[in-house]
Amino acid sequence: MAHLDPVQSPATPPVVVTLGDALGIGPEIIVRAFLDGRTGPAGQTLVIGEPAVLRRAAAVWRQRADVPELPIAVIDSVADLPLVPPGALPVLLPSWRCPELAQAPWGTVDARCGRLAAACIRDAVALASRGEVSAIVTAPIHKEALFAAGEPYPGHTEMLAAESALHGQPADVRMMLANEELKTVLVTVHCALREAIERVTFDAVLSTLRIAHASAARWGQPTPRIAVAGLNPHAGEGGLFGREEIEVIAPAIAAARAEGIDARGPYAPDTVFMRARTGEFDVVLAMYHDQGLIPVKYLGVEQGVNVTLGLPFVRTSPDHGTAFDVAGRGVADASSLVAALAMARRLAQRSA
Ligand SMILES: NC(=O)C1=CN([C@@H]2O[C@H](COP(=O)(O)OP(=O)(O)OC[C@H]3O[C@@H](n4cnc5c(N)ncnc54)[C@H](O)[C@@H]3O)[C@@H](O)[C@H]2O)C=CC1
Ligand SMILES: NCC(=O)COP(=O)(O)O
Repeated sequence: MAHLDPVQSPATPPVVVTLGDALGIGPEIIVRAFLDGRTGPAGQTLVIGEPAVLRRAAAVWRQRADVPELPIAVIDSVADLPLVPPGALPVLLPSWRCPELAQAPWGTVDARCGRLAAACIRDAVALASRGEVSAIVTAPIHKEALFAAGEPYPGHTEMLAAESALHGQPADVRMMLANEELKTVLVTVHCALREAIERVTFDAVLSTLRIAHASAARWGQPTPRIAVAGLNPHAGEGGLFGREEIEVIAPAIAAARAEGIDARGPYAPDTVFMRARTGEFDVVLAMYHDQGLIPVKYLGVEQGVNVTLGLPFVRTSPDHGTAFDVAGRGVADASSLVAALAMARRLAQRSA
């Protein structure tokens, strides 16, 4: 992914990676990225997580003859990062520990994983809010485990916004999925499809357009051409298949245009991504999760990066989930995590 190459200067604070679900592929892909030397400039990446869990993930890869040992260096603070020997994995201890998870069965929903993952995310936001790290890259969490731990958030996106507010920086956030060929920003994210339809309001579409427009300078497109997908088949077919395009989406586009935002549409959702992919638009605004994510993921889960727009700090993640079906087998692909790290550095550099 040429345009995602790391460009971080030595002066930029490091990037922190959160553990994710301890029984999913998160620890494995973190270890794999370090083993392969694909985490960016030396000494510029650390992990918040349970060392025992990361040691088990390292052992998974070691079972393959071609993989060397990865020493794990536990550090007390980000300031200790330069003390970590080259080739070691720097790990900051989380505010809640659970080494027992290193004995738990791979690929299972466990409330302790939810609690540990949440602690790592909270700790990372604290670091970012203090400016100790330049970006957060999150390994995937299992949303049922998060819920089982009593967390009220349906995903990182919502949790990061809430945690940012607790640090005095409230944020109106949106999810963007990006790969080499497509970028899509979602009006609604983690809710039932019925509810998503209710949440497609004039204000929601307009604020998403504003957030997408304002964020685009960070990825190098200060005046993005934003295509807005309709909600209904054929963007409503002139009202025959639904009136949201006429009554909600088109007025929001007009309001955005009056503010100088290059918003266009609404366009038929089934063809708008094809048009963006061939260069007609820079970003597609999608009305709901699967409308936006299917086209990006279909191009390859190894390429996509999830970016939270609207936060006061940079957050990226791989575009895939915990992949419980392959966790612990040493077959997980770390490419999307590597792309997320590179994207995080690039965005952090532009925000500095
Ligand atoms: N950023 C995050 O924390 C995300 C979390 N999730 C969560 O992950 C959990 C599982 O979600 P699923 O829908 O099953 O999606 P998934 O992405 O975990 O898995 C879908 C399929 O892709 C494969 N896959 C995914 N990533 C892979 C990789 N790096 N290497 C090799 N194969 C890979 C899996 O083996 C599986 O067959 C859910 O709780 C979901 O909410 C899903 C997406 C993002
Ligand atoms: N499908 C992407 C996804 O659900 C990731 O959500 P989040 O945890 O980044 O909010």
